[in-house]
Amino acid sequence: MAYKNQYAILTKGLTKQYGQALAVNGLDLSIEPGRFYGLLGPNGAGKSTTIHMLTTMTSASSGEAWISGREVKRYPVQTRAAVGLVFQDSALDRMMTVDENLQFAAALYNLNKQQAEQRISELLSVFGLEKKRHQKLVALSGGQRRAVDIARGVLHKPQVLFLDEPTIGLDLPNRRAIWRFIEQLRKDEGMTVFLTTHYLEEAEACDHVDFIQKGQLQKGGAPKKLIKNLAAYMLEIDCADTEMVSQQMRPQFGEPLWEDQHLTYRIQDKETDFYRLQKTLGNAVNAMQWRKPNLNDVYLWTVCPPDYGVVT
Ligand SMILES: Nc1ncnc2c1ncn2[C@@H]1O[C@H](COP(=O)(O)OP(=O)(O)OP(=O)(O)O)[C@@H](O)[C@H]1O
Repeated sequence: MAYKNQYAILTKGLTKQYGQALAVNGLDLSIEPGRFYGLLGPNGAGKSTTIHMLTTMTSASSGEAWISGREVKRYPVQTRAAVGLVFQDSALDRMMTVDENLQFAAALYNLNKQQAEQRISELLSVFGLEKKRHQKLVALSGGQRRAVDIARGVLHKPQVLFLDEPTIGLDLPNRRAIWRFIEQLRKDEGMTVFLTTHYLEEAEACDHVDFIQKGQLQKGGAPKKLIKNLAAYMLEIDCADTEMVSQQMRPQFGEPLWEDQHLTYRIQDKETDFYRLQKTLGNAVNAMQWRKPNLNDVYLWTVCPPDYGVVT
């Protein structure tokens, strides 16, 4: 059907059940080509399972999925050709050189010698790894190895690139470098990118993020908009008697997120006089600070809002 071609990723009621456990429950997604999409959620929420179903690594228990207009279940070979995958665990052989690893992957993707040569050179140049081409993976830094992993994932110029925690374990400069490469690939090749990450500041660059918890999707939106809608300020209070302070705060500021002796409030009123509030609370508080909200706050208030239960 024509409208399915409009989307790089489309799912309807996509569900995965492992025994009694619902890993992914009735997922409806519609992601347009060229978008940078983030799926965020705690450990065990169903993020990897979603990627596995969309890339033919596991079959769905029910529901349907289309990649670039083709039904995943009916066209597994074409689906695999249309997607690139970069997982937390490297798909590379550390005892082989960069070139050997990429040539091996190119053969799996059925690239001929000339295509492989051209694509490998092109990608190593984007990643600044030309000089490492004939070095073994073990001799590369963690960031360089991850860059080779990404090069491997996009060798065949996929339409959709799935990145499952692509920067996990990397330090900040390496994480930034990886994101520069991914941005470059998006710009040059117009790929749709589907990201899962625990580093939420990285997801602020997404066009759209959704949240998933216990297999259930909670619709999100554009990160900037979500942040703006969350609050004008976040107010954090450290205090010994949280019951007493929260009781005092409740009429004006509602319920906080509660973590041991740390309370976090959403403040909607831009004109709030925090210095006056500090005076009113007096000795009841040990420390108090207010700041602009970020995506991490949106995530916490979506996944663990105060009426949901205690933040763990
Ligand atoms: N092969 C499997 N057999 C049984 N249960 C599984 C299997 N794979 C995943 N699960 C369960 O499905 C649920 C979702 O797991 P999944 O790996 O998709 O979560 P995740 O959001 O990717 O977590 P993380 O952030 O830790 O990678 C979890 O409860 C997990 O234990």
